[in-house]
Amino acid sequence: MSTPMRESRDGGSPMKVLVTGGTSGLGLAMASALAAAGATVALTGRSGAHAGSVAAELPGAVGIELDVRDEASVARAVDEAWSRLGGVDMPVNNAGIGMRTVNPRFMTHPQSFWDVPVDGFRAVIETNLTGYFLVARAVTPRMLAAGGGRIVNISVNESTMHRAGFVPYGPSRAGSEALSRVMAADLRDTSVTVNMLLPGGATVTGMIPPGVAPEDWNFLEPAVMGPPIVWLASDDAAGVHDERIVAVDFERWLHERNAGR
Ligand SMILES: NC(=O)c1ccc[n+]([C@@H]2O[C@H](COP(=O)([O-])OP(=O)(O)OC[C@H]3O[C@@H](n4cnc5c(N)ncnc54)[C@H](O)[C@@H]3O)[C@@H](O)[C@H]2O)c1
Ligand SMILES: O=C(O)[C@H](O)[C@@H](O)[C@H](O)[C@H](O)CO
Repeated sequence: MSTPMRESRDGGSPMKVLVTGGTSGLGLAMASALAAAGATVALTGRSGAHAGSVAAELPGAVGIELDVRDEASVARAVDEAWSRLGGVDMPVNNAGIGMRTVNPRFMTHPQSFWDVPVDGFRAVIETNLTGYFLVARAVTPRMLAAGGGRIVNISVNESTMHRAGFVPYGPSRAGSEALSRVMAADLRDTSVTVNMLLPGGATVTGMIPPGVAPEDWNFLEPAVMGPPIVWLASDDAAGVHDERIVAVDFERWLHERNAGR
């Protein structure tokens, strides 16, 4: 990207970013793009050792153990991020579990909501909605005290496009979008911004069952998340608040936004 990576408030050090679920898929693609653009990245995973080995491949990155369902784990991880990075300017809520959790054949054999196992429903809500809340709840007071920050919540098409067979994934991400909007309202006129970013289509990651490629699913590569997440960390995005940015339409979105300013 042409826009320079925003500098942290401590006088010239790189932007400090924490990406949950950063060891694979969209999280790893964003962590890689941010590290390549000069950010200091903490990528987290449920296994600290695995997160450390993935981080070792990225310039300046560190790996941290974090289970987003567990409040104590979130608190430990946030403490560790603050001590190892010297703070966090941009937490990226990305960790999640998808439809495979309740229906491994969801792309070809949609399951009606009454057949969804209750424990699977609870697991998806706990990870995808409660997890975003726990991380944001832990980092926001620290970012406010430090003078600012930018929360990014990763979202999905199914949060607004209510397809058959997408319980509980669609409702979990509709919930995390509503959470983003309310967080943005709570944080309006503060130094912390909240935005959503989504790829704009099914993306080839662990969420997609192997060997599935129906013609009506236009698969994207995780790399589509690189330009918009790097832009969200740049000076140009400092005042951007309460936006829902779709990665495949990002260039057009940016053009229209700049034209409207
Ligand atoms: N793949 C898609 O089609 C697609 C499309 C739009 C949005 N998304 C969103 O992208 C995000 C990342 O998903 P992905 O597609 O990269 O899949 P993925 O399975 O590759 O990545 C999800 C990551 O979250 C981690 N995770 C799961 N449960 C966790 C927990 N309790 N604590 C901490 N980490 C946990 C996993 O270990 C994994 O690294 C999700 O929020 C998903 O809703 C995915
Ligand atoms: O349009 C979208 O955003 C995608 O369809 C995703 O939501 C995937 O289908 C999901 O990750 C599978 O669990």
